[in-house]
Order: sequence, then structure tokens, then C-alpha cells
Amino acid sequence: MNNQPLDELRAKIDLVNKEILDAVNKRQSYIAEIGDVKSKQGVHRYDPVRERDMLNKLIAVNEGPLTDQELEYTFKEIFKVGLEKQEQSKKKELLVSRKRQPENTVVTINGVEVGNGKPAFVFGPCAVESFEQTSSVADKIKSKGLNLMRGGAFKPRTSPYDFQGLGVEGLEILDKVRKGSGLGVISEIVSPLDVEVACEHIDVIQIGARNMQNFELLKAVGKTNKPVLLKRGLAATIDEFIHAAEYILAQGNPNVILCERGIRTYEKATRNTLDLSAVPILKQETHLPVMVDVTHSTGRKDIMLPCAKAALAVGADGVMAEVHPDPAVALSDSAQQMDFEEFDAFWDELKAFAAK
Ligand SMILES: O=C(O)C(=O)C[C@]1(C(=O)O)C=C[C@@H](O)C=C1
Repeated sequence: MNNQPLDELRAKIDLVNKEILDAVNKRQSYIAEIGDVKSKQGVHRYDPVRERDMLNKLIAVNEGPLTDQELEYTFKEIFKVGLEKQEQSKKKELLVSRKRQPENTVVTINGVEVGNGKPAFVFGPCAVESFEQTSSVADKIKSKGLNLMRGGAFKPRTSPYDFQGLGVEGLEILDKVRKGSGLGVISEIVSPLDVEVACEHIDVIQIGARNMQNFELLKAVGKTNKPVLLKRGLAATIDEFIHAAEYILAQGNPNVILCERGIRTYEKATRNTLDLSAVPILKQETHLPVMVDVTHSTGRKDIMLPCAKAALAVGADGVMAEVHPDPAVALSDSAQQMDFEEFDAFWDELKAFAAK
């Protein structure tokens, strides 16, 4: 139905819309340039003083009918979009960003490629307690045709009176076990001072959840070309996790595997809350492989298998879990480590699921 008065006004609106669009796009091009300048100068992108100055200038020349409050609301939205686009371009700059490197990073450990689309599996004891204990787990893992093993030599514990790990002696045991078994070994260090000895004795340096933002440790392992398994902090946002990995790549080491190990929430049914949604987000945002630790996340052997399957289903590049010859006498985390019989059942099911 023809409605000439309305049509004529709408035609005018269409012209003004185009003028606004051209003006905002032109403004956005300047915002992008400012973002680059700020990035080079290392200054914060958000500048409330500048925003208030702009609003005051606009209010001074506002002839209505917009009220000053409506003006402020409208332009604050424009500023917000500009800031978000600056942040997006900043993320694009990150070395870990998939926008910067579309293809997957593949970290090769002892012949095992992590991140090539085929899941990798890392099992082993929470702590290296003795050569006999560690080599018995190595034999078990090897019997499954697997090539990687974890084992804690330095154990960050809540209480200083709890078993702290064998330290360098633990690394030396892992070295001896890897030489005897041919497995690749992964172990955590907690100090930059131990980077050199770690590089000598193990195949992958693990940065534990409590050290995800130990920036000096991140920089130290970044200066090596040793593969690093970086665990998400107990209460780390995904953005903080990504930037922690960036610290390592920024020093020159591209061989980083991210590990989702659960986050601290109000939920008490599990040791931590396994944030499976982090896996596809990290795979989208970064080109790094992402593994899931179903032991430290759940803290429950009765749900580790479905969580491991779920991890693979959401695209994880691998699963980590703890295995001990006799968990009842383990020096740490005895309740959550699988014994060999439990491990047999777990692996048989998970292997079959992964093969589908
Ligand atoms: O002028 C700046 O410093 C900018 O980053 C641009 C701009 C903007 O004009 O939209 C964007 C975000 C800031 O909070 C302040 C201003």
C-alpha cells in the first residue's frame, strides 16, 4: 500500500544511515591505526579520560533532539565497538593466535605427534617415588603400545608437610626409565633454576596449574626448544591461559601443548570442574594442541572414562591420566590414581572409542 509521507521520510533516513555508516567506518579506520600505535607504545587501549573528553566536546555542540544522556549512550556504544575491534586485532597479533597461524602446531614427542588430529595419550604416576615404581608403570604403558609417560618429580602441594617430590633425583629416575623403556617422559618443574637439568633428563617440561602465571618460569622455558605442556591455572580465564602460552612463544619456543585440567568452582562433586568448553574455544583461538587431564580435573576414577571420551568428542588432541602400581600406598593423590587393573579397563574402552 502506497504511503507517500512515510516513504519520503524513510528515503531520507536511508541517506542519513549511509552517511552514518560511512562516518563510523572512517572513524573505525582511525581507531585501527590508533590501536597499532598503542600496541607499539605498549599502552592500554581503553582510555576513559579520552572518552570523557570526546563526550564533553559533543555535548557542547549538541543541538538535540538527542538529550545529552542519549548522546553519551550512543557514542559509548561506538567507542565500545572501536575498543573491541582494537582488542580483536591485538589477539590477531598474538603468536599463539590461529588468525596469525591457521595451521595446527604439531608438537612431536618421542615420535608421537600431538596436534595432528590423532589423539595422544599420557599416563603415569602422580609422583616419581622410586625407580622400581616408575619403571613398573613404564612397562605397563609400553605393553599398551603407548609412547609417553608422566611422572611428578617436583610436587607443588597445598601443605609444606606433604610429599614434595624427589626433585632432581626424580628427574634422574625418569631419565633412566626413559632410556630403558624408550618412552618419552613428561615432568613438571617449578623454578627457572631447574630448566637446564630438566632439559637434560626429560622430553617435555610441564608447567603446573599453580605456575601458569609464573612469568619468569614461562620465559625460562620459552628460551629453550623443549616441548612444554602448560596446564591451565585453577582459576584462570581462557584469555589468561592463552596469554600465559604467549609468554613461552614470545621467547621463541613454539612447542607448547595446552592442558585443560579443571577450574575451581563452587561445585564439590568433583575435585575441580572440567571445563570441556575450553577445548573447542582454545582450538579456535589458538593453533596449539589442547590436551585434557581427566585425573586432576575430576579427582574421581568412576567418571574419568566418560570424561576422557567427552574430551576426545569435543576435539581434544589428547588425554592425560594418572596410573600407579599400588595407589593405596602412593605418596600423593592415592584416591585418584588408577591401579593397573583399572587402567587396563580404562584404556581398552578409551582406545576403542578413539578408534571409531
Ligand atoms: O583515542 C584513543 O586512545 C582510542 O583508543 C580511540 C578510542 C575511541 O575514540 O573510540 C577508543 C577507545 C578508548 O577508550 C578511547 C578512545
